[in-house]
Amino acid sequence: MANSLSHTLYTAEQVRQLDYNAIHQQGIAGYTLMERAGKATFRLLRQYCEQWFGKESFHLQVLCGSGNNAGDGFIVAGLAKQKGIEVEVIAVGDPGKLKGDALTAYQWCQAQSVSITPWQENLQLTADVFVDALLGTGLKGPVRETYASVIEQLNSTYKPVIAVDIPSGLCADTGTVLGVAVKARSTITFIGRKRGLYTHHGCELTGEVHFADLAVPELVYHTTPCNSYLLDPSRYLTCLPERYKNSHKGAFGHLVLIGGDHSMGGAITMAAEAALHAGVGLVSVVTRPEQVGGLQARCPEIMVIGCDNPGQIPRLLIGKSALVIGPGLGQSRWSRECLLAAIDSGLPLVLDADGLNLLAVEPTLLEQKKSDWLLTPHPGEAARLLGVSSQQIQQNRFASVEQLASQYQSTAVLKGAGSLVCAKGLIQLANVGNPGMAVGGMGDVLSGLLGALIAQGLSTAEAAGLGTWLHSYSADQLVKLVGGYFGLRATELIPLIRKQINQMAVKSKYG
Ligand SMILES: NC(=O)C1=CN([C@@H]2O[C@H](COP(=O)(O)OP(=O)(O)OC[C@H]3O[C@@H](n4cnc5c(N)ncnc54)[C@H](O)[C@@H]3O)[C@@H](O)[C@H]2O)[C@@H](O)CC1
Ligand SMILES: Nc1ncnc2c1ncn2[C@@H]1O[C@H](COP(=O)(O)OP(=O)(O)O)[C@@H](O)[C@H]1O
Ligand SMILES: [K+]
Repeated sequence: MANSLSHTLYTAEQVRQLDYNAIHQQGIAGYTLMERAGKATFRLLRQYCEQWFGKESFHLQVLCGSGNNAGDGFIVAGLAKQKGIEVEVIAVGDPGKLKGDALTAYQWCQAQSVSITPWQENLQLTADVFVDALLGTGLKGPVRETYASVIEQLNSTYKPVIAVDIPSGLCADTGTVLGVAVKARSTITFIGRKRGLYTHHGCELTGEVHFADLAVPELVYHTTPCNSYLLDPSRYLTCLPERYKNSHKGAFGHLVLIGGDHSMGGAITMAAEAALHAGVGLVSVVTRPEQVGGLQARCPEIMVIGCDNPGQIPRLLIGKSALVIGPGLGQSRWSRECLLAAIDSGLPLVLDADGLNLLAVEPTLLEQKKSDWLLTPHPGEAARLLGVSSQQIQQNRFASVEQLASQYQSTAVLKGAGSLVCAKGLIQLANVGNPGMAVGGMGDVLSGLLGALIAQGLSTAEAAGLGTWLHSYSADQLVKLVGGYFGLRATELIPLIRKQINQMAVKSKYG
């Protein structure tokens, strides 16, 4: 499936390649790109300042380093001066070290009579609004002094900051903070969207992200191969099975969910309830007998099979469409035997929670793999699967999800802020979701939803893309309904997911 260029996510190295190609293949001068970057930033700054300060005047300080990111900043400062804005450059990098386009921009800025003050320890950051042009994609390793102190001081002003290209200190490739990083109100990123803006710490530090392609011709983008994209839900509109007037329940799949060991009935209940609301024709749950009453009382539409003997499972799975295994599965002998039966069935499988934990301690289970799997680990589960720490997973979420997918020959969803979906070597990032989702049960709802989509005929890759987006997007809708991030309940997502699926189905039919 084709992905539009504006959805592509790049590493710093890939953007450098794009810059190089724009300059050397297309003959666009580097300084022209810098001018465009400065102009785009200034336009955005004015829009924000109009919102924030109305017609009142404001004081702007532009913090500049010593590379091309600083060059963009000098242009912003010069343009601001031309418009009569009270502006000052704080030169954190030594202007004596500037070269090339950044030096030209500095000289142009000087020619506009912008006041340029070298950074000193006792210098006060007094502006109403700041532009962060300290460090861009050229950042290497942890932020060194004096940049680190300046960034800390800038953050402690709590004033709005517009970050140029990327908040200084954020790793463009991974979204981790390299020691310390600017917390921006908004970020404007150039030429290519950087991966790190959209996941892990990037979600917290960038504020609203804007993209400016600086009029780089499309041809340039075709020269840089890429495997990461922002997830575009419209790609999946046609995947949902149509509800023909003469449809019957058998046409929309039969999903079986296995889990709910002793005193762990909640998770499987939420997963099954989510599945029921996502359009699947029939839902069955195989669980410990003690969970049957509670499940049936909550969802009488679900067929619940009490089962202490996993030996019965193969027979129960005959003719079914897909399986979810893991929510509330536990790690007992019963749990393990359930998992073995699930794997042995050859049905498409969503593996979550304890399903993943069991797989992590017994990797030989992978050898029995007969079907398409969809793994949905959070960073802790991913760490167990890959035999590393959850910090190591978070330090490079893109590499981690890719490794999970290849090691387990599966589709993988690495959950958390900026969830990543990896299938067939392609990584998609769901740029939706919110911290209100950091509560128990959210993952269970996701696994049920994914299982329901697979049972309706979507591939694991399609289900992972559509389901991950639907889940987090619905959580964003819920936040709008309740007015904030506190106290979201996973079960509250379920009717919103249903609403969204229906809206998508209407859109796919009538455009
Ligand atoms: N033609 C181009 O290449 C364009 C580049 N643009 C801008 O240029 C930026 C990239 O420019 P550069 O490659 O010059 O890099 P940067 O401006 O990001 O910074 C490089 C400088 O930062 C310093 N530095 C690196 N790591 C550090 C650390 N850990 N602690 C403290 N200082 C550190 C080094 O002294 C180095 O000179 C982009 O982010 C973008 O803003 C835009 O103007 C668009 C066009
Ligand atoms: N800060 C956050 N921002 C966005 N999404 C989040 C955040 N925290 C959690 N989520 C999402 O919520 C879900 C939590 O899943 P999981 O950790 O498995 O929860 P549980 O096992 O309790 O059901 C995942 O889809 C994850 O991506
Ligand atoms: K910056």
